[in-house]
Amino acid sequence: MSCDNKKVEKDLRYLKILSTQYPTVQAAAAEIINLQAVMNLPKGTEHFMSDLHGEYEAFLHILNNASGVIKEKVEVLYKNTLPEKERAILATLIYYTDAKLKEIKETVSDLDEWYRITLHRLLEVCRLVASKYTRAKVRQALPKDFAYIIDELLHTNYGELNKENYYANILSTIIEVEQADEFIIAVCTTIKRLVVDRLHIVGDIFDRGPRADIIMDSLMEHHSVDIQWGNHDILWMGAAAGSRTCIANVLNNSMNYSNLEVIETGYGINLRPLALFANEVYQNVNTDCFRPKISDENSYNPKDVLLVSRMHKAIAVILFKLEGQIVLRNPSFQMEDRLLLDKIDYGKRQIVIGGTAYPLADTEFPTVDPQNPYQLSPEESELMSQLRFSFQQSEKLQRHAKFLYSKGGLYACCNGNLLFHGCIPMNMDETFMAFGVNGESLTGKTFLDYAESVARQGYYAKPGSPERQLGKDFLWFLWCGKHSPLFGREKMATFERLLIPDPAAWTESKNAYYIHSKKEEVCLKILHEFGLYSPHSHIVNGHIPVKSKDGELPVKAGGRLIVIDGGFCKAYQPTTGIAGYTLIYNSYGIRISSHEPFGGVENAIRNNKDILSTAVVFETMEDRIKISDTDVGIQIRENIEDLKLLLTAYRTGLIKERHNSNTDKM
Ligand SMILES: O=P(O)(O)OC[C@H]1O[C@](O)(COP(=O)(O)O)[C@@H](O)[C@@H]1O
Ligand SMILES: [Mn+2]
Repeated sequence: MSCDNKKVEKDLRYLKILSTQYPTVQAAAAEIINLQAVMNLPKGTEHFMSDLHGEYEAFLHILNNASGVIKEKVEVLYKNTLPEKERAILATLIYYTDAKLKEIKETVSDLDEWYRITLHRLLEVCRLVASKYTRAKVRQALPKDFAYIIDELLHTNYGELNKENYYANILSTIIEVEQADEFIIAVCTTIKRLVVDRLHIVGDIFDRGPRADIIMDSLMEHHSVDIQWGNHDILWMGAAAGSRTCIANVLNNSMNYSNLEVIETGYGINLRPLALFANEVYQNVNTDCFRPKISDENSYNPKDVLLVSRMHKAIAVILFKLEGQIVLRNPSFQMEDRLLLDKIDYGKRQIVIGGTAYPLADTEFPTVDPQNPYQLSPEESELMSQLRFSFQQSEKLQRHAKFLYSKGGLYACCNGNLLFHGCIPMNMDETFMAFGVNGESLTGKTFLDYAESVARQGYYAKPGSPERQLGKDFLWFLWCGKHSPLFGREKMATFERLLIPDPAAWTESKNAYYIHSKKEEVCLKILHEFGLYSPHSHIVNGHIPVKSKDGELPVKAGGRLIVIDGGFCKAYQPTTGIAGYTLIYNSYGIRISSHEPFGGVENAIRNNKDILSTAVVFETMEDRIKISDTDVGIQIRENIEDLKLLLTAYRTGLIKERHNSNTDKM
């Protein structure tokens, strides 16, 4: 059989399946018309955020206000007809509907009138944000209880006068039957749902800030999200997979910020075994180097600080041992320079790293056997077994890890842009850095694809198998490994920061990517590596805070590189000077917003405070971008081609139409 015939046969099988969905010429033709119409609609809005670092309140706020897009819609409609304050109240009502409703109801004198006016306004905003979607898509987005009525109010087109009466009637009935609050909530939810078509999280949801688990819960409810794993996310995925080294690292990070809440309340992981162990083994041991970083000394009881310091030291020592074990069993990671515990000179209280001797602030490690420094003591081993059990038993953590795997990856190509958290590892000569894998040398996209498959293996390979062990070790490598694409630095100086007072030892040299990616031609080379050639293609990164305080800009390389880690993380705000960048890519172009530090939900609600400081329009398209110009457009075009083939099959009789009365099975 010729190649062509085979193809026709293959197509025919597929077309027969397609014919079950479109059983008649009319059905197939109608779908072609629909799809063709969709192609001409404006591109949906994409919203990019990164480096959230557990700051759930600021995250939820920016998610609610869609980085200013909701306010923008309110402005479009009411800039000339409503005072500033009323516009801000309306916007806040959309962001925090429940709380704002409660507040307004306590103050307004004629509630029915307020309901009438507000419902009318909210429906106008909703109509505006719905206008770039098909009616079918809007219907899908509507909350179940009020779907029919909102659909009716958004789309009915009677003569002006009739419409006014019709409207007024529906609205007054809603108020009369005491459903106004529920209806307002439903419309506001719809606005927030429609205003952003796709959310991209460019990594680092976890660590430092208070409650990454709350962010994860909200992402799991989002209608359309993808995640590019950050080094902190992969660390938690490794912990969920049962890697003791990743677990020790997660706990070390949490103790460092005295952030026990996310572990205990968030994920229900019992820290009592660690506390008991620390209190026993480190009771008469100096733990000054392990004092947690706490922003408000007064809110902590000194006893708690002492306990957390002990727990921090206990887990950090375990971490250094376990990291040593990974380095020793994985020569391919080329991280022997991170074997530090065997380099401690206890007599001189110093350590030699890279040929330099550094005094140590602490050499009191009761569980370290200098002859066998990487071995856990039996008690440490028992403790790690208990902790691993808790991490693996945490239903919520496992749910979140699975979600990160299903919605995430090391990188994403979306509508011409390349999104990844850290870097594409490069050499000083601008070539892609090679990683040795089973005798082969992998670079660029090929390495990232390989790395992603091993990261999946760490969670999904059979427990106890060598594949699973390698996968778990590799998750740790991605977190902090030499030039890992997520980490992009030569080393992670956790040991040095904790134990060596000389800051010269803390330097974590960045991969050459961070020098070269400032050049447009290098960004183009990277984009081409991922098959992206559009003049409007960009790289979107997180990971390295943009020090806007020092005049650094988030847009680099002639506009080809956008770095949106502006510092949601409170601990880093003094360095960045702002509280984060976010990106909006809609049918008009790309816009970067910089945000002020978030002053809390209460302030946002009571004072109608947005934290949007500036919106920098960075790239405006000559023509409005349509769906036909996007990835979805490519898919739709393929669907249209398939449907046209189906039409031909019907017309030539290769496939028979099936009308209702025709019950023939395929
Ligand atoms: O400031 P902290 O929380 O002590 O963390 C410092 C560590 O975090 C890192 O910057 C990694 O975290 P990021 O991915 O957020 O940059 C390490 O390079 C560094 O050693
Ligand atoms: Mn990072």
